[in-house]
Amino acid sequence: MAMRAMVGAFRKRSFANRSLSTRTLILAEHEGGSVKASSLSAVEAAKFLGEDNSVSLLLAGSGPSLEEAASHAASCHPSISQVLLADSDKFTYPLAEPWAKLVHVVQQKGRYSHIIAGSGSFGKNILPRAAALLDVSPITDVTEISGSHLFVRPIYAGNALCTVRYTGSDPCLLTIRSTSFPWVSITSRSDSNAALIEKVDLSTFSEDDAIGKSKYISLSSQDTERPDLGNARVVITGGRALKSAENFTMIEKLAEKLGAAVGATRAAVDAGYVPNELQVGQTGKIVAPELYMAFGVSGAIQHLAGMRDSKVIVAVNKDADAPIFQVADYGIVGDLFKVIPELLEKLPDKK
Ligand SMILES: Cc1cc2nc3c(=O)[nH]c(=O)nc-3n(C[C@H](O)[C@H](O)[C@H](O)COP(=O)(O)OP(=O)(O)OC[C@H]3O[C@@H](n4cnc5c(N)ncnc54)[C@H](O)[C@@H]3O)c2cc1C
Repeated sequence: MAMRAMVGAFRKRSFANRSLSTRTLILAEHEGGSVKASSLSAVEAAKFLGEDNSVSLLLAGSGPSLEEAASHAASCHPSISQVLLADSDKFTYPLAEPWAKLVHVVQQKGRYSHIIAGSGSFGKNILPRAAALLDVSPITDVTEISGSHLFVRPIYAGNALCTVRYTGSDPCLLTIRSTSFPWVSITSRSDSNAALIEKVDLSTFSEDDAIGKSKYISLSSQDTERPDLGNARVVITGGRALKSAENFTMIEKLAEKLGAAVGATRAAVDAGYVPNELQVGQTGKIVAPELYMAFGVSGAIQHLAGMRDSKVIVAVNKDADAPIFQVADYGIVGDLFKVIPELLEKLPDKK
């Protein structure tokens, strides 16, 4: 009995140490000539895979904005050793099917031990397809990396944390929650110290590989100067209690004064007060700002799943028993239609 236990323990230890040297590929998203912060969070996450870890960043697209994003990638983060550039009009739009095939092509040559993407819609769209092509099982929504093959991820809408040991073959595919691996912009690397930029050989990538079931129609995005909801330091959220899109502008005015991003509950989105991209929660965006203010939000578990990691939570609700008060650091039991105008009056305008 004792002997068996010892063998088990020995096996466990040797398994945990099985990959001291790792090679990581980051699937990166870019916009306006810069790599997105969520992709740089994936680079941050890669640091936890092991001390001897080389990081390559894969960028795809076409035209001058790709070139600009490549130079940004090469100089913005000290951990990136190589930037791989897939330059083709097949990647002008980040469609999942050609991207997944690209990952397959790059993996054939690079033999990476890990492939990581942020767990936004870009990563969630591509990674499962790439995993199917590579015949491995992806691990999604990772919030902690305890070793090269040991990860923590939330389950039951964030009410429990599950530790997962990856026992499959390489590569190990992960999506990471960028709020758990924040990237803080640092001084750029000098030109002489920049990462190498290498073009991906797409000769084996056929026309058929670029064709999938999805096709690009158009892009509509909010033309706003407000910070991005996923990375904002302050988020002001409104719930169903706002009652109309017109009333919801109170939340927007408050956000403007505080230089904050606007969030909403699913009930507010479903009622048509604000667009879907502002939804915070299990089926919306995951946020972890320094300050989260919730107005007329009941605090359903699906909503808490998207904001409970916020540093300071302030809730305003007229029901003293609303579940949001269980996670709030500061609470006001009151009518938001009185509290918000008062806040708007007392807060100075943003300069
Ligand atoms: C599979 C699934 C996924 C989901 N995903 C999400 C998700 O990602 N995000 C999400 O938010 N929800 C999600 N939901 C929905 C979730 O369960 C709740 O229905 C939703 O969060 C409730 O939104 P709410 O708090 O705005 O509305 P309500 O639950 O109706 O709460 C309104 C609150 O406003 C208070 N109130 C009313 N009037 C005032 C006033 N004048 N002043 C102050 N307070 C007032 C009330 O006391 C109440 O607490 C999901 C549900 C399911 C089943």
